[in-house]
Amino acid sequence: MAEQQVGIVGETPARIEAEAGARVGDFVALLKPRVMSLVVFTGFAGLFVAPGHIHPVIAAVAVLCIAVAAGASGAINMWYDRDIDAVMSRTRNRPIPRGAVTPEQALAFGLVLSAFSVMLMDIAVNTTAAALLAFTIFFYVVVYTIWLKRSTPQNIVIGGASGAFPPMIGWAAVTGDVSLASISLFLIIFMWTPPHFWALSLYKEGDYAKAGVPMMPVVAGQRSTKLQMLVYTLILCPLTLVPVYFGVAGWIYGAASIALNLGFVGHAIRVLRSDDLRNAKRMFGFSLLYLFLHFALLCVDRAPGVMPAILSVLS
Ligand code: HEM
Ligand SMILES: CC(C)=CCC/C(C)=C/CC/C(C)=C/COP(=O)(O)OP(=O)(O)O
Repeated sequence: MAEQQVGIVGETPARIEAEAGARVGDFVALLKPRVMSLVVFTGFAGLFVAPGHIHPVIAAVAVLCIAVAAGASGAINMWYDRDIDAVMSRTRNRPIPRGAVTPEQALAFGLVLSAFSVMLMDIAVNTTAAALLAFTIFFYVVVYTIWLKRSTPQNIVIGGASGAFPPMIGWAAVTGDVSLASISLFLIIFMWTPPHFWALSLYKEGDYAKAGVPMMPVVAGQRSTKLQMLVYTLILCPLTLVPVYFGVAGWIYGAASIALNLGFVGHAIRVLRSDDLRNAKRMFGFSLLYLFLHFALLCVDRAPGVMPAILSVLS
């Protein structure tokens, strides 16, 4: 795999600077905290809406494990992608290309945190949640980052599964199993990922072309990417209502979901019909709000049932 990488950087003056001392902030940046905050929130929501009881302290440990694992896999991703990250304007200031952290430090940091999060999940929560967590790290690092990202424009369609597992992990932390209802939460994020990411890659296409990463707009062109975004968005709309069918969500979620879906389809149509890339930027921003609100509203609908149980355990 290493020969696929384009001219490893950060090995000379940058390495000397890195060895002079990485700061805490540089290691925090390796965890991709902004992207991972929403990933962790979806994991929390899966835990919150799952049927059954979990002690609040164990719940907090489970969410911590998801957060540590998500960050750790981000650090390993930055270790592997250090060559292309140095080429793209969006990523060239990351700790490794900037020379603040050596590749070896980033890899060791990611591996140790990954092992820690899986072991803690297994010991403190349960083996199903730990196994799902380990599989998610494997999927993001090996299947997406090392295998698919540089080899096919379908990279994020398949690799996107890694970002869709956290609600299933949160759910399994409570129930100890996988169910159709938790798979319905997985499917929402799975179908959401292509419009989310391709919206960004439409206006960052130059970056990916420069780095030789075969993202959809680079390979298939803007028109085909925009059409595919609309198709995935249309498939996503009915899927967001499946949790209502399973009783995981109620009418507040259902009503808001319909409104959010109308908004998302509107964005996809606007992106398709215009050459103004500001529309793609707006759709990317809306995609974040869309996913956050769906998972926040799942929690709102479940809160009346869950809060008394939490309070009774705490009192
Ligand atoms: C394979 C799937 C995915 C890919 C390839 C992808 C890619 C990206 C990229 C390249 C960015 C820009 C980050 C930056 O500016 O450095 C981004 C932003 C973001 N992504 Fe995704 N993403 C994926 C899945 C997800 C998932 C599953 C979530 C959450 C559940 C998520 C949440 C976010 C958030 C919150 C941001 C904004 C970060 C910021 O404001 O800096 N992404 N995504
Ligand atoms: C619990 C657990 C292990 C969760 C993992 C979460 C996960 C797989 C999130 C995927 C989202 C993500 C950061 C994509 C970035 O793609 P990229 O790496 O191509 O983006 P980049 O170009 O910004 O590096």
